[in-house]
Amino acid sequence: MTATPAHASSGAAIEVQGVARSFGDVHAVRDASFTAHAGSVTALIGPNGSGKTTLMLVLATLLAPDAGTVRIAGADPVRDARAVRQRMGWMPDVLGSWATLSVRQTLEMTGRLYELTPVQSRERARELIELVGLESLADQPTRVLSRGQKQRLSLARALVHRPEVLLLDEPASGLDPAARVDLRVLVRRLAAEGVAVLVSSHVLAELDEMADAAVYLDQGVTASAERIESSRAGARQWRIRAVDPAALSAALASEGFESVGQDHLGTLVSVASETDAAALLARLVSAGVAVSAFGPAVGDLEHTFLDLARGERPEEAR
Ligand SMILES: Nc1ncnc2c1ncn2[C@@H]1O[C@H](COP(=O)(O)OP(=O)(O)OP(=O)(O)O)[C@@H](O)[C@H]1O
Repeated sequence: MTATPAHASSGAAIEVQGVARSFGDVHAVRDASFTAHAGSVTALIGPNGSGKTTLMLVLATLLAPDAGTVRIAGADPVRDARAVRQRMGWMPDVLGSWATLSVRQTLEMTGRLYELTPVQSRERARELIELVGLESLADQPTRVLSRGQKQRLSLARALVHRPEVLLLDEPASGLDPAARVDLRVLVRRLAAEGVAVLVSSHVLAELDEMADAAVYLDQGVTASAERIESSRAGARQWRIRAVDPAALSAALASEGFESVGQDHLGTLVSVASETDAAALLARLVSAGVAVSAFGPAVGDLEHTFLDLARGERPEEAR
């Protein structure tokens, strides 16, 4: 099957400028600005309670912002919710489903709600059931689905009308490792076909493998490009493993590197840049250390996220 969106386009597919949304005294989103592009996967990253779901709900036309502007594929979710819903697919963090309908009926019904004909709805449901691997459960009522199976149905439902913008809130939660790989492959394929995907997850390593760009949200505020760049560029920990750990420690000491930690996977050292890391590896190998693993201790997104979070704290707490 094809997942090609009905309105594939290039350029900014999601534009968010100065968005705020409060619930009484709780300022869930205070000042969010970012752009996400067609054909790319953008990660939405932030600690618990930072406003990710609230922001997604605003983009999905389900919450009106108190301030700021949003455009989804050029349309305004406040003034023209219908146009946005025609072009945007939304996978919520928890699927609300019709418990007595089967998987197939759920997708057919969704197709009808998106104004597909009965024949189109049936055909689309069949394609999507295959796409997300729910064939064996297609005629079971949705109440029997496990959490991970519900996630697959939720994703299928978001794709019924071939949206050009896809909002995924914690799509991998509840998925087993094989299903996570399938999700990643599918998301990349949709992006390759021109869809703009915005995806939130707590599993940053997973986003690292999926996302082309990232938006960091903390206490309802998106981090500026300058702050992200300076966090990305900061020194980071690299993990080194050697056949003989004592020889590695001695070589590091003679290089003037102090180990900043040790875990079950190896020795951690702080290295200023990728170039310095490459030079260190070359020197260790030429000093005769049998290095069996060498790489950043955490992925790019996690490093930046942790550095930004540290930057928020008062000096004495760092
Ligand atoms: N309907 C609501 N009424 C009152 N407060 C709310 C409501 N929805 C969200 N909040 C509050 O707004 C803040 C942001 O919540 P939100 O769910 O957007 O965060 P999140 O980043 O998605 O969190 P998580 O990572 O835990 O899912 C939290 O303090 C939350 O308690």
